[in-house]
Amino acid sequence: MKVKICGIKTVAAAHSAVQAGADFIGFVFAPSKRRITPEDAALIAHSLPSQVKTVGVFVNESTENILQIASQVGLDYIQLHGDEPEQKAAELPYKVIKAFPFKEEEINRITGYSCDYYLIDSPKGNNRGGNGTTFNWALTEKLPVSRKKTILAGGLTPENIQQAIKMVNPAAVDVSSGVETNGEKDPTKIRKFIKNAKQIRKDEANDHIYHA
Ligand SMILES: O=C(O)c1ccccc1N[C@@H]1O[C@H](COP(=O)(O)O)[C@@H](O)[C@H]1O
Repeated sequence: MKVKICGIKTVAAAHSAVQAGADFIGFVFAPSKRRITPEDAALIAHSLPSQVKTVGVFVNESTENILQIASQVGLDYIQLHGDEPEQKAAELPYKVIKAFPFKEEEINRITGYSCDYYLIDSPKGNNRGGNGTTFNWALTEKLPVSRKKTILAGGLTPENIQQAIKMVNPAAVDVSSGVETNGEKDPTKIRKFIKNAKQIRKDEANDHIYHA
């Protein structure tokens, strides 16, 4: 199970995540209390081992700005967390994670997107992401894409992550709010989250779902 720790703003938080076994480090370049400047993100990115992949989170940003920031920071992945159309995801010369708020009635539209990962987030909350809210994981049985390309997000915590993985069986999980205390990344919660996520065996996860 791969783990993405999102909303990283400091070298210390990034290194806590890496030491605990994080596979992806996420930087938010959209309006958010977790927003980071490209300059600070570049400093952190350059201090990471190469096997840890960096992800830039954008919401309805222009392609020009995305490309400028991606190059400045040296991003590995672009996460599109807004209403970006299919063409935008397809034209970026980077690996792309496209986020979708999980709405049962709209879920088939995600098959129109060509991307490296489909990130399924909660539709609940006041912001475009990072709301710390969950949704009904059982409904993901109807997801029309391979679990091998699915990232689960939305209100995940060290306490609920094992149940979430068992029900959804994604390739990776993504967390921001659930590993924070008083608005700052908490090394103890990060360690617990990653340990719990990586502990689940493949055969414990729901295998009555689409793996193709
Ligand atoms: O983390 C943010 O502040 C954020 C802002 C704008 C878009 C996406 C954001 N984060 C992503 O939101 C989900 C869920 O986060 P949470 O664990 O529920 O807090 C996750 O994919 C983050 O990458």
